[in-house]
Amino acid sequence: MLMCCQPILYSYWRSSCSWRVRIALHLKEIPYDIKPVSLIKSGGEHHSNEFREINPMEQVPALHIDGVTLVESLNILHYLEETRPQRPLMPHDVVKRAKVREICEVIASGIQPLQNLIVLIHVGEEKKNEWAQHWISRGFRAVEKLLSQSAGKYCVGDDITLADCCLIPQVFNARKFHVDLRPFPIILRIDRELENHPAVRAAHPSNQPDCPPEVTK
Ligand SMILES: O=C(O)/C=C\C(=O)CC(=O)CC(=O)O
Repeated sequence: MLMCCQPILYSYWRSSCSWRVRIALHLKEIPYDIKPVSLIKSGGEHHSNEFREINPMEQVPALHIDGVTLVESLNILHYLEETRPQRPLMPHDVVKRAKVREICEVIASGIQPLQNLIVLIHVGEEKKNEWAQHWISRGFRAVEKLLSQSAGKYCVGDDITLADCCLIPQVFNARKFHVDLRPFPIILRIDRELENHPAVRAAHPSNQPDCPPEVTK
């Protein structure tokens, strides 16, 4: 059996950063196994001693691939791009490449960490929705502006790139926190464009083995 040699993705169904990597794995048609890590069960399995050995930052995703374990979703995305050039997710043009990285960074550094579970726990139940809405809206105002200059059918031009792998899960999170998305027509258009793409669907939280059955109803 070749199963032992497939990449293993440490993933949580609703984690937007895990979802970024799942989209890229599906787009590139790389078979992989999922090892679910619950961010909820027992105070969070990502805080266990066992998982800390996999990722000292105590976050998902982590990807075991080619005999190494990689952490940080953007790092993983770029590794996949460098080692699996099939179905490229970066443009050839250097300026377009920079534009892809720009959108990825705004989302991965400027939005997602501020609405991450560890931050929301610290902010507290009462304030967490307003907090998440504030930071996602602020970041989306920048993303919308950047997209107005870079987007074609997708975030940068007419091909799916790593920027789209980051955008789609962040839109899902925005909806989870009831962010008003009406001021972001380009973000909404790209989300609609991709919501039924087979790779995005396969990677969607509701299609994950650790998605609770009541959610998929
Ligand atoms: O509500 C839950 O089930 C708990 C955690 C998450 O979804 C994941 C995050 O907080 C990080 C993220 O996706 O941005």
